[in-house]
Parts: sequence; structure tokens; C-alpha cells
Amino acid sequence: MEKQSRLLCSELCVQRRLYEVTLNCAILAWKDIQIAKKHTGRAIYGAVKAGSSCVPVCEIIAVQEKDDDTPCKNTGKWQKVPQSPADPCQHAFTVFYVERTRQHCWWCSNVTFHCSDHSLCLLWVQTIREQLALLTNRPKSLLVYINPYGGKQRGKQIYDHKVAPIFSRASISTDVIVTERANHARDHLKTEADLKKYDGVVCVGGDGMFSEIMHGLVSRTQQEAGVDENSMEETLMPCGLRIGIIPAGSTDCICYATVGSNDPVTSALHIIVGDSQAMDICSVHNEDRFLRYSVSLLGYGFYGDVLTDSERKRWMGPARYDISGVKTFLSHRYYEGTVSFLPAEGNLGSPRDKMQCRTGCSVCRQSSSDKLVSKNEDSVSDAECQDTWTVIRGKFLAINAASMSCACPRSPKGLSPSAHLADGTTDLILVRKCSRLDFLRHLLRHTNKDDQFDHSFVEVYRVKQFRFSPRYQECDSEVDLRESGVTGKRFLSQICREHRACGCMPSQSNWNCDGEILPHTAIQVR
Ligand SMILES: CCCCCCCCCCCCC/C=C/[C@@H](O)[C@H](COP(=O)(O)O)NC(=O)CCCCCCCCCCCCCCC
Ligand SMILES: Nc1ncnc2c1ncn2[C@@H]1O[C@H](COP(=O)(O)OP(=O)(O)O)[C@@H](O)[C@H]1O
Ligand SMILES: [Ca+2]
Repeated sequence: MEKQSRLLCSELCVQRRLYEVTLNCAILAWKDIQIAKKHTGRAIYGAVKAGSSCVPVCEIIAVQEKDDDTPCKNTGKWQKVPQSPADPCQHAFTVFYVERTRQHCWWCSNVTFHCSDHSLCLLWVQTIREQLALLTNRPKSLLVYINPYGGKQRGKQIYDHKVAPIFSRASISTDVIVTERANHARDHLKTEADLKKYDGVVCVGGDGMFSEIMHGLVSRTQQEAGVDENSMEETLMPCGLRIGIIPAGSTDCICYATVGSNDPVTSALHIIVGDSQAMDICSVHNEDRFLRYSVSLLGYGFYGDVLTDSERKRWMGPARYDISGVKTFLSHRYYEGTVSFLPAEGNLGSPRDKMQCRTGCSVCRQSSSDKLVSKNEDSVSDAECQDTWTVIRGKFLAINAASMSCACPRSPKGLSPSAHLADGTTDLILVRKCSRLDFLRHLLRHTNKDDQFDHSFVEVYRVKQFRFSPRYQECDSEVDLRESGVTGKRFLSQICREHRACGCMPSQSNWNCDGEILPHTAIQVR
């Protein structure tokens, strides 16, 4: 505090007690003068601390001169405006700032400073505003998309009641679009929206809604940069705009895994202070066709089937996943296929190293600087790495790729607790055919502290690319069936012939790509 030069220092009242209030370019601090005097010369820091508070300037949301006839912000009571000009409470300003509450949860708190002199009051307001104006990473203008049908259908309510008031307090201007159909936001972003007007896009909804907005922005960026999304060789251009997420969906894992909570107010405050976090994006192709991007979970088998079943139960809201989860668990189907992958090299850690990715994560920083170096040196092409592909054939209950931890309220540590948000890799989890009881033990470990990878039937790899092809590929899609001349009957008789001895039927599943069903099962992922 002493190292930074003071911009202002005054004696002001807070709730009728006199405080020494100081502002430098980094911190606003207020110290109860009486408590401080009591302890002069004595090093009782705890006691001195008891009468003093501070807030980093970068966590101040707004400062407002208080009207004479507004209720006192600290007590909530209406205050009588004092008549005497010498009254130290005659003029006041309120500072709104971020306060940490529960784990990773933020709240917008406030403190009102009173002073006798109007010009002093104005000077404080103006100086704090000048300091806020220097924080250039804060958004001023945002484009907001609300999915009114996500989660418990409370997106609009959450935005109107919890988010819009703090955005307006922070003087952020917004254009709000309540979507009218699926893919409305994606198409608007891709073709219509005047993106130059905005400092960021806000998504009010779940992972599916985030995915729509991310697709809109990423595709728009590639179109403008002339990058062909169908080509697996091209390097995608990163997006210039940030996406803020106000959680109002069913899983909200993208919000939970980046912010640490699924609280709309916390998210709004992170948006206001201009926080940002880079995020890996996987591209998913089928042959030369681009299918989709994924940022959280790409899951075949168990999670694909849970999603397929749950789409029919959308009216149930978030509970549909639990019902479909139990149903899919009981059906206990397995899937045959071949997974090939290119393991991540270098100092990218391992999925079992128990390192959690946090803001400023050293692994992600290292990975992005490595990428810059390799780009400049134009080093090893994918073709040269061909020989390092690992190939695994087998029978699986689930094949999951988690590009981030996928932490969510259902599983607070996530599918892959040590996965990194922006290291250019995804954690590939293979759950081989096992008994129901073993699979249940594995699932349960997602909800407690035990290691879900510590089973003989579970393998996990950190990879840069992977491919999957199901064993009975002919049935991949009706088109493929017709093209290859294989009929459904022939497919079934082939399976029956091969499984006559054991009497069980292997199944076909679909890929769950961030909560959307992919139309193909043979995929290539980068
Ligand atoms: C026995 C309890 C087992 C609990 C296991 C929980 C594991 C949860 C891992 C969740 C990973 C979530 C990854 C995120 C995916 C989302 O992108 C995506 C889309 O989200 P959106 O709807 O918000 O748009 N969400 C999903 O695909 C939903 C996946 C939810 C899976 C829930 C599975 C519940 C399983 C319950 C099994 C119970 C067996 C009990 C037997 C007696
Ligand atoms: N106005 C709308 N009507 C119907 N569906 C919509 C609308 N807006 C968005 N969607 C779609 O709703 C799906 C689910 O949205 P999401 O917000 O992720 O909720 P949830 O988490 O409950 O799945 C997304 O796939 C999105 O494309
Ligand atoms: Ca990653």
C-alpha cells in the first residue's frame, strides 16, 4: 500500500464512524480512526485489521454519488437529510465492489462514505471513476443471447433479476436477444450481428447454448479469415471476442469448470471486471466433412445414450439426465470399436497428476508459448508424427474425451479432474466392458474424492488428436448403408452370426458432443 503513491486521503464517515480513507491506483482502503488510535504503537495487527477494510480497484464495480433522498445502502434504512452544513453526513458516495462469499462465489457489496463537503465528495467520485476508466480489459458494450427454454426455463428471469441490474450499475450497455428457436443465436452471430459494436458476447443458458454461440463466433471468424472448416489440416483462427456465461442450463459444466461455480451473479461480476480464460476447442470431422466443435465432453457409449434418451424427456428439465442415467446404466450395453490417438508430448502433465487447472495455470501458459515457437519454426507436421499413433481395439462401456475437467454440480471434480482448460489437449477416457457393479463403483467415484481412473477396466490418456471407428461401421448412417449396399437385415445377421455363442448383443451408440448428438459415429478429432 505504502509503495503506491496516494491519489487521495480523507477523513470520511461510514455509518457515523470516522474513517481514514485512502485511494492509490491499486487499492481503496478505509480504516476506523478510533480503533487505529487505540492501537498506535502496538503491533496488534488483528485488532487494527478489525477496523479496516480494503478493496482492489480492479474489483470495484461502480461508484455513485448518493442522492439525498435515497435509502442508506449500508443499513437499508431511510436517512433523514441533515440540515446543518457542518454535518459530516450531508454528502455521500457509494462504492460497489466484489466481495467473496462461499467458495468461488462472488457478491456485489457496497460501502457508503459520507462527507461534509460536496466538492470533496465529487473529487472522490471523479478520481475513482478515472481509475476505473484505466482498466481497459473491462467490456463496455455486450451482445446478450438468452435461451428462454434451457434448464428450468428461468434464463430470462435470471438475466432480468440478477444480471441486468449489475450490468447497468457498471454502465455496461447491452443489446439483448431472447432466442426464438434452436440455432437462432448461432445463425445471427454467423451472418448478421455487427460484431464491431461489441466487446463481448454473453450466453444466458446451458452448455448447449454456449455451444451455439461458440459455433457462431468460431465459424464467423474462420469465414472472415478464409479458413476452410472442412479441412482437418488448417489451423483455426482464434476468436477476437470473449464469451461470458450466465449459467441457466441443466449441466452448466462449461461455466462451473471455468468460474468454479454456477452462480449467475458471480458470472456477471467476472464479466464486468473483464476476467478472461482461454479455452481449448476440439474440431470433430467425419472424413472431409466438418461436424462440430467441442469444448467439454465428447462421449460415446454411456454419455451418448444418456443424452439420446434424455432428449425425449426435455420437459423434465435437468432431472432428465438422472432418469436417463439410471435407465442407461441398467441397460448395460457395450460398444465395439477402434480408438487411435496421438499422445500429447512435452511438459503437459498427465490426467492422473492431481494438478488442477487454475487461472494463470503454468501448464497452459507453457503450452501456448510452445505453440508459438513451433509455429515460427514450422516444425514437425502431423504427417511426420504418423508413426506415434496408438491404436486400441476393444469393447467399451464408454469412450469419453474431456477437453476440460467437466466439473459440474453433479460431479464437482469432473470427468477428468486434472484436465487443462487451454493446453491444446483432451483427456481420453476408455471404460472397458465390465460388470454393472464395477461400472457403478467407477461412476460413484465421480462424486467423491476417490480416483475414478484407479480401476483395471479404466484407461486415461492425454491426447492431441484421436479417431474412433465403430466395429459395425456399415450401419453408421442410412446413407452409408445405401451406398455400401448393406441392408439393415444383413447388418443384424452379421452381428447374430458373430455373437451366437454368448447370446449378447453389442450396440451402436451416438456421440454426445457438448450435449448435442452427432450424426456420425466414425469421427476424427483434433
Ligand atoms: C451414481 C452417481 C453417478 C454420478 C456420475 C456423474 C458423472 C457426471 C459427469 C458429468 C459430465 C458432464 C459433462 C458435460 C456435458 C454437457 O456438455 C452436456 C450438455 O449440458 P446442457 O444440458 O447444460 O446443455 N450434458 C450432458 O451430456 C449430461 C450428462 C449428464 C450425465 C449424468 C449422468 C448421471 C448418471 C447417473 C447414473 C446412476 C446410476 C445409478 C444406478 C442405481
Ligand atoms: N428459443 C429456443 N427454443 C428452443 N430451443 C432453443 C432456443 N434457444 C436455444 N435453444 C436450444 O436449446 C438447447 C438447450 O439449451 P441449453 O441452454 O444448453 O439448456 P440445457 O442445459 O437445459 O440443455 C440448445 O441446443 C439450444 O440450441
Ligand atoms: Ca484441454
